[in-house]
Amino acid sequence: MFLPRIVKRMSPLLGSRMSLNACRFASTDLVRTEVDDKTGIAVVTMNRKPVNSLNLELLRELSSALDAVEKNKSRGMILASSLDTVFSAGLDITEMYKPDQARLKDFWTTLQEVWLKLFGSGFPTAAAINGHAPAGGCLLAMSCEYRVMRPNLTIGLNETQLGIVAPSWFMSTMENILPRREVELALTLGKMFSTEKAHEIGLVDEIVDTKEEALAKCTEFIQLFARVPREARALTKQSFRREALQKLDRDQDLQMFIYLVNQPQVQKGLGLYFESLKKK
Ligand SMILES: CCCCC/C=C\C/C=C\CC/C=C/CC(=O)SCCNC(=O)CCNC(=O)[C@H](O)C(C)(C)COP(=O)(O)OP(=O)(O)OC[C@H]1O[C@@H](n2cnc3c(N)ncnc32)[C@H](O)[C@@H]1OP(=O)(O)O
Repeated sequence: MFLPRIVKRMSPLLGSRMSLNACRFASTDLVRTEVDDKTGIAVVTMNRKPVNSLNLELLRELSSALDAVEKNKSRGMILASSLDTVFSAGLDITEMYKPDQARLKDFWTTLQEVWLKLFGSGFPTAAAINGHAPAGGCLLAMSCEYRVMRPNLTIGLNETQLGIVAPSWFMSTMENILPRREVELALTLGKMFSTEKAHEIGLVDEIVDTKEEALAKCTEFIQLFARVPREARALTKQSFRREALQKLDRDQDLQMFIYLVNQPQVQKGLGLYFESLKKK
């Protein structure tokens, strides 16, 4: 459950530029939200060790954080990770392997909700990709309008490599950034791009050395819109994204997901993959 702890104070504990400004904090264990009072930009930081795999609880808290950013009328939102080398490992395999059926339904519905809120948000969004971003992690980053990434990491939709299929709205999200042919190739290969390759093809907008620089670049991007009327910007962004958003038939997508995940060969594949991750 989202229980925001909101305090207003000067924070000598925070590093970099954030420390200069009064910040409001709305935090839970899994997601920390800090609004810089000077810029009005919210930094939403995922904090689920060891790899920010997206389980039901993390997704619920992300969903609540997005609601809070919307409600607070923040100038924009930066999505980041508290971990040193992982942005998000994507969906938590344990939610899909030998699942409790009621929870599985809740899990997928909440993922849809997070995507609808993030991809469809009116406020400007940017991802500070300070670690690897496979599959669902890549989806979150791609749902933002701008991506800044540290070097020597990986990002991509690797689902086919695991013997599963990325839902069509994952594909549409990548198609919002890259040419259709490039997307088809990336998805059929289950391609994980290096930071450098992702930058070359336009999946990532900038490469920087540190998380602090990534946050600063994301801030600069969001500040580009400072003088653009908020509503006009929001409606323009949402018009561009409407087709992808409307294409998601939530009920049908949920039924398909439940059916596919419960197939014995998919369960077997997920089990083997999970074991291979553990043995690594
Ligand atoms: C015809 C057939 C049709 C079939 C269609 C089927 C279904 C279609 C329906 C739905 C599609 C579902 C879409 C899914 C999208 C996804 O997001 S799936 C998840 C994909 N994610 C990955 O492949 C990433 C896997 N992880 C990694 O590559 C690495 O962990 C990392 C992120 C690069 C980090 O590496 P690092 O070395 O730092 O950490 P470790 O690998 O040592 O991991 C530490 C710890 O964390 C556990 N773990 C890692 N990833 C996950 C995860 N995604 N879920 C759960 N747990 C994870 C790992 O097992 C380690 O655990 P420990 O050994 O217990 O410490």
